[in-house]
Amino acid sequence: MDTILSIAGVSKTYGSGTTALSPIDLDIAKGEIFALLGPNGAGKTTLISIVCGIVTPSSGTVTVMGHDTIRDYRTTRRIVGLVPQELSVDMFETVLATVKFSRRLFGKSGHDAYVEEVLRDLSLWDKRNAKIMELSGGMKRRVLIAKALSHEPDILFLDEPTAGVDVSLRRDMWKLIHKLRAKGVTIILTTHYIEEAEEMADRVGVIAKGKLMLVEEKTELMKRLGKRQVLVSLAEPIRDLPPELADWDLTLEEDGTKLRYVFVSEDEGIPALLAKLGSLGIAVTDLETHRSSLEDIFVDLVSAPGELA
Ligand SMILES: Nc1ncnc2c1ncn2[C@@H]1O[C@H](COP(=O)(O)OP(=O)(O)OP(=O)(O)O)[C@@H](O)[C@H]1O
Repeated sequence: MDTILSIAGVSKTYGSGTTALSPIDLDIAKGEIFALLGPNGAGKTTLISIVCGIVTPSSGTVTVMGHDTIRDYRTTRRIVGLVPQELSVDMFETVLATVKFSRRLFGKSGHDAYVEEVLRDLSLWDKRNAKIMELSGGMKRRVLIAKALSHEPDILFLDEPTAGVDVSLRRDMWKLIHKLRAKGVTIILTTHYIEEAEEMADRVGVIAKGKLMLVEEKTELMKRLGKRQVLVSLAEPIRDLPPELADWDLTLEEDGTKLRYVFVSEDEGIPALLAKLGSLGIAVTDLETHRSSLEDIFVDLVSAPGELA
């Protein structure tokens, strides 16, 4: 793995005594999209803030492209772009001036073509001369993204990028994230929307109560923990499961009118099951399939942490 960001033994206990993070180790590969999932208060923002140098860790080190985020703060801060959860812009400024100002803060000047491209990608170009206060909530959020991208960062952190935005902006955001990745930008996003992680992430990390409970390739995670189910409707109810069906993980439901078959994704037991039912003279009227989503997996993980080991 070509590591761009390395988090080693990072923990955080705030002055109030709240332990927001237990020691966390995590390496992020260059060019990947990593989704950090976790319920409210899990420690996501704290972790991102530590990486961006906004919060000081109680222990551990963070290196960005080999630079320590505390020792080489200026260098590492230039490599990362952060889209915060909350609005932090001058309401009386115009969109264009705000984004150009952010760019200059990082010592970058000129290159108006880049700023124009960013604003166009975010459908903000037509609003470039509007004051921030005149924009809708969704537009303001786009300005935050434009600001974070203004200095051409290699790593972009998006803290809840689509919380409270409408479906069309969410889709636009996803498109933009894919485009940035195609340009080689590494993206780390926190989200409550599992759909978002499912749609975009290469890898998923689940954090709860300050502990990183799991980090895995999304497809592997879904393969490993995802289950499929088939609900077989029977023409006539049956009282008991015939012993011939012992090879399948079946339960009889709804007064014997339905059979539920739970299996892992790779399993190919359905045709054989249907053939067996046919040979036993059990007629089938309908089949309903269900594949567990990342959301099902996430809920299982967060509600039963003891089973993660
Ligand atoms: N500045 C602070 N001082 C004291 N405690 C804090 C501070 N910031 C966060 N915390 C606490 O640290 C814990 C983790 O908070 P954090 O904001 O990192 O979680 P989160 O996963 O980002 O939550 P959310 O999804 O609600 O944004 C919480 O218990 C929170 O109350």
